[in-house]
Amino acid sequence: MTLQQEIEVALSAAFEKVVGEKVSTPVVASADLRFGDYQSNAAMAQAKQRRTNPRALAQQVVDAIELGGIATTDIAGPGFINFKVTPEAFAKRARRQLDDPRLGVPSLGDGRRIVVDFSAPNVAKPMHVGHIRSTILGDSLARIAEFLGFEVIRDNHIGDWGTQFGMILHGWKTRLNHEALETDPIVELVRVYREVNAATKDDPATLDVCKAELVKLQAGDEENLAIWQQCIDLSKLGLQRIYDRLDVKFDYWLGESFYNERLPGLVDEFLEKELARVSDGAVCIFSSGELQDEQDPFRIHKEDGWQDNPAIIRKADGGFLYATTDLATVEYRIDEWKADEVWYVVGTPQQLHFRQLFDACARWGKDGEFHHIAFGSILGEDRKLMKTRSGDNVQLVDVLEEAVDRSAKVIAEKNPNLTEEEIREIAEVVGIGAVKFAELSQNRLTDYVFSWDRMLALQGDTAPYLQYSDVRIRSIFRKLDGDFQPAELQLGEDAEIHLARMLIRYGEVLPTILDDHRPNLLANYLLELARSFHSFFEACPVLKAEEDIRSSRLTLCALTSKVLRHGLGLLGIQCPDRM
Ligand SMILES: NC(=[NH2+])NCCC[C@H](N)C(=O)O
Repeated sequence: MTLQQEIEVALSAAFEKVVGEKVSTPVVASADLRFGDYQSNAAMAQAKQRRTNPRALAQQVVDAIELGGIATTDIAGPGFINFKVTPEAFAKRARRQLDDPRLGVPSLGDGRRIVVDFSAPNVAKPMHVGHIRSTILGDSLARIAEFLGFEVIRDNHIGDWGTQFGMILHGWKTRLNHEALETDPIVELVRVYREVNAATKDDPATLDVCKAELVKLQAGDEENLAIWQQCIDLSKLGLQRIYDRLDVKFDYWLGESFYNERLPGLVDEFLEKELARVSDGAVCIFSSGELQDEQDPFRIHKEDGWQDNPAIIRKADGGFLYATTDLATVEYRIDEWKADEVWYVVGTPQQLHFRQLFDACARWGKDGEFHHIAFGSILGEDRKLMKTRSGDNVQLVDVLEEAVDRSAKVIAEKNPNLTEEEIREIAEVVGIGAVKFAELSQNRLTDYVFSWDRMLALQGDTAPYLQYSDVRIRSIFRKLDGDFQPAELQLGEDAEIHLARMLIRYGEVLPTILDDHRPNLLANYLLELARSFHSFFEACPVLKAEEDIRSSRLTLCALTSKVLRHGLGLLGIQCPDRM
């Protein structure tokens, strides 16, 4: 149990004694330490229901509560109950946390199975900033859910079966540079795609050729299928290189093409079950009629009022769509994988698609908890959508390269004694960490401004700041003569108590991330922890302290490093030994 839970249990028991029944008694960490470490407004809520005086009720509860010495109480304002945790209780818990492999974090998952659908770039199209966000957010959420005891399946639903293949096939046959393909397949495929795409704009005949190539592919033409397969294999290799560098893993890569065979039967099933009907030759899912227009994803407001906004699952020409594939994907995840939840980490522009998908799945009887974990855009420093100088979308590889180059410069300046190779190695961890943290410390729904200087700053809300904090702690241990033995904690100074308080909050903060899928709560917690550490380190000498105090402070240092590294690990960020 976390300290917060322990206090809640004691409070609940006290209320039961006083009011004679079990009632809800939420306890939260106080935002302002003048009101203690934890706080509850349960007395006010209960007094309102019972039409009694809230302060008097709070007093009765406080008289009855048995906290076993972990905290003292007082009553504030209209009837808040404040809890001030004793330094001894903090000390005991922080000491225990150091030896606990779970670092005081409860396990909540109970074997619940979650499919996390993230990254999902489109083959032969560049991986752009939207995919960066999805990759980094999805990876971190998967790590957090897994650590919290959920069974996580990471699935990369790549776009490997789209209309783009008409153009790629035509380009492959007419303008492929085989040497370039060997060196960097993704770049070459994207070049070919772009060129053909541009050519179709000026020349309708080229577009017709591309369409014909696509039709042949869909009809199972051997040559085209073989080229398509090569494109997929090459793209996967290229993508895998990026994922390795990012330390991102997938259990499956079931792309869109995996579901092709299922699509005709699925549309028939929807027609038979009257979940869809034919309209103008196309098969469409319409509103169930059960929702208010405002809430109904199958209704849309236009000038002349509310109109139908169906999801097409088979076009009049027989072609299937993104929505059809996603229905088949849900079926597979729920029926084959027995998933309890599916999380889609995909940008805000696809919101309507997912609302329609979830509503259709509910009517179809695919029972699961579905979440669209949406995110905003990344803006350049001019506050417009981030583009390269030539006006293209910025590619992930280029972002990583530049982050690492810039970090290398900073590290070389600070550490003139390191070799080129050592600098590269550290810069890789720092640069990539900086990019990830810049993403993860934001509220995912806001558009965030991408700023190199800000994300790489050693003093700021950045990964390098956190990594540097850890490096500083580890250098203390390097200066130590002899082994370090963890000791009982003696928390005398305010800065020590505050640091211990932050450390034990780890187990309380992590579970809250899943309430709304917000890794930024962890990022912000780690920043606060590092700041508490620096205040402690300024106020309290460690190596120069008297023996007992010295071991106690070293123990606090060791625990801080452990929690920092673990928390960064859940964000997918590593720590260098030096920097
Ligand atoms: N099941 C899904 N729809 N996952 C997301 C796929 C994202 C899509 N490939 C895109 O780049 O926009």
